[in-house]
Amino acid sequence: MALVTTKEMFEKALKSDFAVGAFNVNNMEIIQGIVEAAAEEKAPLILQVSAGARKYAKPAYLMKLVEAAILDTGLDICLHLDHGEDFEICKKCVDDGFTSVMIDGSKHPFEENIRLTKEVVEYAHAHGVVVEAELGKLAGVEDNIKVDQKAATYTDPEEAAEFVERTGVDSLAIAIGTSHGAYKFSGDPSLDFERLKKIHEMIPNTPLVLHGASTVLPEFVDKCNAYGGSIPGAKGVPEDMITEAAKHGICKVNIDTDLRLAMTAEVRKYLQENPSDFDPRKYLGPARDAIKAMVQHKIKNVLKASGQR
Ligand SMILES: O=C(CO)COP(=O)(O)O
Ligand SMILES: O=C[C@H](O)COP(=O)(O)O
Ligand SMILES: [Zn+2]
Ligand SMILES: [Zn+2]
Repeated sequence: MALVTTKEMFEKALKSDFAVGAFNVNNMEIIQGIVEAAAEEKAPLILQVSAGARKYAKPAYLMKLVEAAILDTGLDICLHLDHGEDFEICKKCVDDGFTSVMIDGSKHPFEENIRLTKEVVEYAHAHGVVVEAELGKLAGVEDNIKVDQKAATYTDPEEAAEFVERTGVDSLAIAIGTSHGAYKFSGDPSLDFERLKKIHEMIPNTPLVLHGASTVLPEFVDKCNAYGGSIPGAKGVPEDMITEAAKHGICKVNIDTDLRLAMTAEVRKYLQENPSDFDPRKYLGPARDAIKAMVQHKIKNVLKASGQR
């Protein structure tokens, strides 16, 4: 039981049809819910921390909470920085003991993305830490993307090959139609599987990463709305598309929104049904259980990662 890199889990995932879940963490209950699910499912696990999470919970707390999770469950866990925007934050996380960092240079021109990624790879590798980079831009719901626009925002397979070759990055996040948050599609959901297959063909030994992979299950949106929420028209990536993507080189699947919805729905329900309670454990306990159930469902039914530890 230790903090581990993604090396072994990705090698295994690349060879078979499952993907490793990478779940965003912000506090103790979220961490506990996730690790308990992964432990019961005997699944490989990545806990990821965004810059926002780092600011909210503070680096020292997050580090100690993850260490406690390892101690309590006996799991091997990869601790990953999600969407690091510059060299400095990546360096800080490497120095703090993270085992994986993402440098997200996707907003920069190709050459600048390469330069930035190389700089992080050099530092991280010298410290035994693996690096994820991003090429292509995740589109939002309002982009009713036409084919030529797709070419501009989605990951170009040839560029992906050149990018990996020149940066020496360990894994690559790609854009094939997913986006962050609860509003991913205005019409019917669709992902560019042809593009994914082409990318996987060009760089078969590079584990690919799917950001914005929450499904936004109607059950949880409805539950939020039924208990005072207002999240109309939310829509995510159908679960069978995630399972399919895992068969074509996607080794890491990022999930945050689905955890937020599960937790919020449970807290809303509890507080509305129990208006006189004011002990935070009363609603954070069920919220933690809701996170656990959601993660267990993802690992088992969507990522097919049960027993792959
Ligand atoms: O990609 C993510 C984190 O990097 C999370 O995506 P979702 O918003 O779909 O959960
Ligand atoms: O990709 C982003 C993750 O969902 C984290 O979101 P955040 O920046 O609000 O913590
Ligand atoms: Zn990005
Ligand atoms: Zn992301």
